[in-house]
Amino acid sequence: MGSISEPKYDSNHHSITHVLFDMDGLLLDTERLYTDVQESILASYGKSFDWSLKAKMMGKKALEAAKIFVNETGLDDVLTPEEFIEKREMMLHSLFPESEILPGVERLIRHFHTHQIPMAVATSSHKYHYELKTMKHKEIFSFMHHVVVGDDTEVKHGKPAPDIFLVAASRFKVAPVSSKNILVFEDAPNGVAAARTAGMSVVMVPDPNLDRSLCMGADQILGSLLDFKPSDWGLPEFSH
Ligand SMILES: O=P(O)(O)OC[C@@H](O)CO
Ligand SMILES: [Mg+2]
Repeated sequence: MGSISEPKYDSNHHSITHVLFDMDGLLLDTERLYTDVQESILASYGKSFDWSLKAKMMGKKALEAAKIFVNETGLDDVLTPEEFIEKREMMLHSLFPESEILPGVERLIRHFHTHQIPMAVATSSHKYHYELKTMKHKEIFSFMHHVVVGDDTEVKHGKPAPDIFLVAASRFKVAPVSSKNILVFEDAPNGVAAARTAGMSVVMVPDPNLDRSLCMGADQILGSLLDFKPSDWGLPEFSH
């Protein structure tokens, strides 16, 4: 799929010096795992899962997403958010270590690393899940200056609050001059809102099932990270 939207970057735009990556659904193909498992939990109650519910849950911390799940599906009288998380956990635990990296991720991370552009991860995933999901991808994640996880004590409010991106920005050894110098990569509407509230620019790579009206907050929308053109953002172009 080609580039879907033109970036809002122009010569007056602040130069990008630092990059923050979301993880689930952006670097790793893990949102698919959440979707499959949640679909199967709902099926066991004779209900079906849809993408408007998925869009509300994506990018949120586990308990917040679980509350949305039981309320919106009307299961709140038979399933508590904590019970839902426990059921989901039993199914996800064996799937996470097999998480795959998404197209374009490796090329992009190696490119930024080569050009010494500091990168970090800001994921709503808890530390324990981060470790499981990245087991097969240690080298790629080692290029990150740091990783901020959803259960980090400094992250008071989950996405769409800006906390996680502001905390991630504050932990670079050489700090960005301003949030405006940071480019965020996200797949979820909640994550895009968080980054925009933090004053950062956002490239969104949404799942094709996501309603396009929920993607309007992003500065640029791509079909995949393979479509990312660093020069759109004043960054060095790929060498091949
Ligand atoms: O912030 P990310 O990495 O997308 O994590 C969200 C995930 O825990 C569920 O949607
Ligand atoms: Mg995500």
